[in-house]
Amino acid sequence: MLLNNVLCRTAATAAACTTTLRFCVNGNQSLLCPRAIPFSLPIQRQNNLQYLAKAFSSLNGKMVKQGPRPLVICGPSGSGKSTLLKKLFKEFPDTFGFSVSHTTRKPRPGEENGVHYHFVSVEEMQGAIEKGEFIETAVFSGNMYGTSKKAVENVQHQGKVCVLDIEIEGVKQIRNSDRLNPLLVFVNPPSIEELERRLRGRQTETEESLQKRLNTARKEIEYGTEAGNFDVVVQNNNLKQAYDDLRNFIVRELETQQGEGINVSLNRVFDE
Ligand SMILES: Nc1nc2c(ncn2[C@@H]2O[C@H](COP(=O)(O)OP(=O)(O)O)[C@@H](O)[C@H]2O)c(=O)[nH]1
Ligand SMILES: Nc1ncnc2c1ncn2[C@@H]1O[C@H](COP(=O)(O)OP(=O)(O)O)[C@@H](O)[C@H]1O
Repeated sequence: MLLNNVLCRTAATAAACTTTLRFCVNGNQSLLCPRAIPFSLPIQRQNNLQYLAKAFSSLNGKMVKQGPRPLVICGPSGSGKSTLLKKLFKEFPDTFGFSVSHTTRKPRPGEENGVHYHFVSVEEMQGAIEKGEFIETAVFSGNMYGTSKKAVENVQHQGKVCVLDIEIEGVKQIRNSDRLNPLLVFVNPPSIEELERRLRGRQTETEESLQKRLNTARKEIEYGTEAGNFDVVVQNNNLKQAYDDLRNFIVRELETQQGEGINVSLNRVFDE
């Protein structure tokens, strides 16, 4: 509706159109213009009627569904998902956005509400599930987890690759729906023994939760390494090698998407 208004106004003056565009960029960006921020600078600089009309018609055709494919990263607790993602976000600060899940587990020291998770009560989580707010949910090690539609939309509206760090049951739900069409990465630990060493070394788990995680890990590794279940299996024996493998896979995929006309930043910050 608003887009049509904007296009109609291209018949009016460039100044009037620029005003409308600014309103869209600043005031209604999440609804209408997922790529409004990258467009805003050249458009405002040029203040050019023709350019504005072109920018809007291409936005019109491409909105939301043409964003980069989300990235799902899955693997047993302690396999190295957070460690690898931290490196990825650091090297590509403009590319990725994290889908902040809901969970009923308690925060660990250093974890922030709304950043690492939305920490909620069981009642709140059940209420949100009943209202249909989630794309997928699962129970893991006695706690509930879920990806809300809003968490994914928040990232997609910025034109970034939405990264979901989720366990196997959630992955199955997403694979069975046509909703996200994500790239699927499985992070595989060298062995259960090494996984246990790493989890103990992290010092975040009680003995009980550690045992639950190790029990689940066996089934996860079986599913994760079965041919066809994931697009790539990143073997995390050596962190540097695992990161290189992950980065190379993702860069290759995103370059392919760029070749298909998807607008996604691959700006890199090199470690000194
Ligand atoms: N299905 C699903 N799994 C999630 C979600 N958020 C986190 N998880 C998974 O839940 C598991 C436990 O996560 P967490 O308690 O943070 O422990 P950690 O992975 O050992 O750091 C991990 O396998 C996460 O990938 C979610 O929204 N949905
Ligand atoms: N290749 C590796 N070699 C040794 N330790 C690792 C490696 N990858 C990750 N770790 C360590 O293992 C622990 C678990 O990693 P983490 O990223 O928290 O796993 P996840 O997010 O999958 O639960 C952390 O203490 C991390 O520093």
